[in-house]
Amino acid sequence: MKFTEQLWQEISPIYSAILTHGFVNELTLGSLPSSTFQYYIQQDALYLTDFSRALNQLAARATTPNDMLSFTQFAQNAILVERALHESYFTLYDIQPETAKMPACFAYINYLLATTSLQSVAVGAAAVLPCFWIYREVGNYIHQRASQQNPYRSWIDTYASEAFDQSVSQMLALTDQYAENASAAEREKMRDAFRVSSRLEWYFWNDAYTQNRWLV
Ligand SMILES: Cc1ncc(CO)c(N)n1
Ligand SMILES: Cc1ncsc1CCO
Repeated sequence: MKFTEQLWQEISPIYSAILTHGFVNELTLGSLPSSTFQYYIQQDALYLTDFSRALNQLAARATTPNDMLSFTQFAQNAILVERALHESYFTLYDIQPETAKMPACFAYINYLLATTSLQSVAVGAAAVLPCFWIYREVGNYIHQRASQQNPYRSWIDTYASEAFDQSVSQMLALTDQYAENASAAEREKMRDAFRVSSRLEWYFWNDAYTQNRWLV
């Protein structure tokens, strides 16, 4: 079994919890309140900017030109996706840009930046992998069920697209390659990082769904 297949098996309960979450369910039906989607998209604009930084960090630290190129391309795409998707929704719903990261976004971004800066590139790669992989799977899951009139159609189409799928496959191959060259202890850290980020993906949606704010 591929290393990444093992990773996916290990987050199976987390992935199930994501698929059955109210946010994903209502996004699929198109009934998600626009205020909920607004919170999500404001936080996601902040997320994607720093996610791009985390990918650039991996690009700077990667050892082969091929890997550097992959990571810089992902980093660039994250900014481009942020612009395309968010500018259209920001205009559509007259959303003001937010500057404050709410708890899940704050936790997730800081975790990604710390991990891609201070851990090995292999562990950093495992930490960013859920952002690719979970979004592709959730995107496809929703795409199969959502109607053409769904107001969140362009969000859905982005993550169910051929281009996104290619990036995800490339990132999966990279991760398997890092795992092959890693020690058993290093692979253990990779598994932990993948699980932590997967859990934070659930929290990111849950914060939007509950409009979570700092209590103090
Ligand atoms: C929180 C989050 N994770 C992953 C992605 C995929 O890019 C995203 N846009 N937002
Ligand atoms: C994972 C990811 N999310 C938005 S863009 C991007 C990189 C795709 O190349």
